[in-house]
Amino acid sequence: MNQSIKPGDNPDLTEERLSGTFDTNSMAAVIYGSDKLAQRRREISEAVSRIPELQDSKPCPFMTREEKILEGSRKSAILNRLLPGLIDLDSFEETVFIHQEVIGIEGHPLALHESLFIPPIATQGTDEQQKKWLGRAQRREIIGCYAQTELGHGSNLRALETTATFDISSQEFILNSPTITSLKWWPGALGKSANWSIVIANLIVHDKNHGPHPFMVQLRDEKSHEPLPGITVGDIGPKMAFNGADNGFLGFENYRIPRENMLMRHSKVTPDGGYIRPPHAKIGYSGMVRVRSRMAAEQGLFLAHALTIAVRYSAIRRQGYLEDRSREVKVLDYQTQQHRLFPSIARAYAFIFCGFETIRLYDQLLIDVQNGNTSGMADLHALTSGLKSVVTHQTGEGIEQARMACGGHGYSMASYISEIYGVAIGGCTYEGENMVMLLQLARYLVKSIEMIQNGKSKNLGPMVAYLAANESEIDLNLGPNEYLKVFQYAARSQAWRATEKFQKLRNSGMSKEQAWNQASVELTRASRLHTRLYIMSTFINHVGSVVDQKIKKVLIDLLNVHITYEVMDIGIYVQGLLSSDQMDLIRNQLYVSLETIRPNAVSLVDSFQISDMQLRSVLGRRDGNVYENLFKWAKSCPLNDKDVLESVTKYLKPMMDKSKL
Ligand SMILES: CCCCCCCCCCCCCCCCCCCCCCCC(=O)SCCNC(=O)CCNC(=O)[C@H](O)C(C)(C)COP(=O)(O)OP(=O)(O)OC[C@H]1O[C@@H](n2cnc3c(N)ncnc32)[C@H](O)[C@@H]1OP(=O)(O)O
Ligand SMILES: Cc1cc2nc3c(=O)[nH]c(=O)nc-3n(C[C@H](O)[C@H](O)[C@H](O)COP(=O)(O)OP(=O)(O)OC[C@H]3O[C@@H](n4cnc5c(N)ncnc54)[C@H](O)[C@@H]3O)c2cc1C
Repeated sequence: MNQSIKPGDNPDLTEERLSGTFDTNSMAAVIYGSDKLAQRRREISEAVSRIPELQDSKPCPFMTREEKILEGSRKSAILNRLLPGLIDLDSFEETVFIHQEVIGIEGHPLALHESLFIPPIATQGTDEQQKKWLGRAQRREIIGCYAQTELGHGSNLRALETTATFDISSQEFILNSPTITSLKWWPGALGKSANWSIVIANLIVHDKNHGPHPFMVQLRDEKSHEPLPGITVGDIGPKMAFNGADNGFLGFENYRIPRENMLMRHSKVTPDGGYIRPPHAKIGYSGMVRVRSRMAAEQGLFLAHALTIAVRYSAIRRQGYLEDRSREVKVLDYQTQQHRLFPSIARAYAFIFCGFETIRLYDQLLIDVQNGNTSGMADLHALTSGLKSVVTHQTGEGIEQARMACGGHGYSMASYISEIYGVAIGGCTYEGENMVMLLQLARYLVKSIEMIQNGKSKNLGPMVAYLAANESEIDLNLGPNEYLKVFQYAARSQAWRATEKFQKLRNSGMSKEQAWNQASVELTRASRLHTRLYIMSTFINHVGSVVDQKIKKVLIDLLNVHITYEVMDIGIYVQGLLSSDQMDLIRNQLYVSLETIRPNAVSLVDSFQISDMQLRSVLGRRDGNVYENLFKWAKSCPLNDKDVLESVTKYLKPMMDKSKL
């Protein structure tokens, strides 16, 4: 049964919930990977709803940027006091969840503290360094950020300019920002809130540059919060979204930190100026891989937010007629609306399932690396590079379709979808710009094909083994695995096409870099198809592992939406494989699958169990009582505090009066 049904709800939504064929709590357990986590999310939402001081002081769209930062800080401080009684402090998921519930998605001063500041200390700091800083950070006696990107360089880490030069005589590193372009730029919470930072700077010992390394750097006085001498720091100004966060700039002028402040679990500088290399050249990049490994789940949830709003609203919005001319139809009954929304529901589920998988893979890799085995780093880097790129892009597309699916009210901030969109598409840029990351995956694909060409197919990892297969005929009546083969065909032929283009250009005498650049559009296409194949196969495997038969049935229906939509979407890449009759068959299967999933649409989004507080959307309210609340929302807009504004008395009225003369 749908657990969201309550008396007083909009009857159209109740009707939808009654038509659902499965238990939404059971589905939530599948979405969040365990009944325990799903249950904890509900309990935390419930507990938070009973604490008046944690409620929004007014709707976020009515707040200025300063008010958003103040509100985020106010709630962070209260949460820090209340957290021990509300969540399991050792659970990262519960910590992230409660902050999002209470503060929302627009950012807050501690957003990066948990995800980018603490993890590098925990994974790249020595035991002594962890002893010194980890407890303080976890107790929030200090607030941290992650300062890597510079005004002039973000994607190309090799060109970072900030230097940390070792001074043997004082046993200190001297930090400098030698140029305007070397100013750190963008780090979240740096602008006004953080007093410490992980700073990525080029390590220079005996005039030799060893490249970017992480340093633990105090930025502000712990008593006065004033910037320390030698530090220039401030906020970079308003952004497209995330305006509850104070992204900042940072410059150093001969700023000294002790030798012990370089994070030295992997690379080391000895007191006499010796440099000990890390076990893998890119181990310092592992904090980024950690964040990327979580992005599929995070983005899937952003998409889930937008879809919860759009699907619920589509069930109460009546517009136009089908057969019955006596009553307007729910817009959710239009095939175009279903085609706009249901494939995105399937993607949101798929992204979350993939996200759980990559979080698990990262956790395993972390254990391996701590035990000295770095062999899995390249695979996970390639996978998460592609996944963050495809998922962020498709999430952005899905959210924007959800907004348009809500018509005019979708454009109002009362829907909150535009804010979700702005926040989510930040992910196309942060943690590695999408094209740049697709090209990282492409390197891996090209290398894999070169292995096949050199007769070493046996050495291919399981994720790229399909590149060596030779599929030329498909029987489409067999279900998901046949669709997977279609996708493998598309991904494989594009990967070979792109690689051969690159090789041809190389053989024509072009430099490696130029040849790569001229093949790069084809290469990024190969990366996208490879990643979409991974998403599809993870979805199929996940559904296969579900035990509850009612849940499995509806997930198979959703999977059918996914596989037919995805194959139609890449039609151009499978022209050599599928006849036009087969394409027509798939198209029809897609339309049938939209109808099949229709009675469960509301229950599928209810199963994300995103509370009204977290959703912050008038359109997406659980009870579906949208119109009266839209009117209330509009009346509470600060512009309506007075009937006659100064803009009228000062300018418009005199203008109109003058025109009358
Ligand atoms: C269970 C939980 C579920 C629920 C989850 C929680 C849900 C809760 C709801 C969601 C609410 C949460 C709200 C979240 C809100 C989000 C907050 C916002 C956060 C914003 C954070 C932003 C932070 C940042 O952006 S930090 C800065 C990031 N910067 C970058 O990413 C820079 C990108 N550039 C690079 O990484 C490098 O420069 C790179 C990789 C492009 C190139 O590097 P380099 O030049 O050194 O290498 P190459 O020459 O290209 O390659 C050489 C070789 O190395 C290999 N390689 C590169 N990187 C790695 C690596 N990391 N690991 C392994 N190997 C690597 C590369 O492949 C090459 O190999 P070859 O074999 O030679 O090909
Ligand atoms: C909301 C938000 C939060 C952020 N938070 C942080 C933070 O906490 N800490 C931090 O350090 N940074 C942070 N960043 C910075 C972020 O990591 C960088 O902006 C990102 O890595 C992209 O780098 P860039 O800005 O240099 O883009 P650029 O590299 O300048 O990209 C511009 C264009 O050039 C293209 N391009 C660049 N290189 C190549 C290439 N090799 N091949 C092909 N095309 C290329 C890109 O595809 C893009 O189209 C944040 C950014 C945002 C938007």
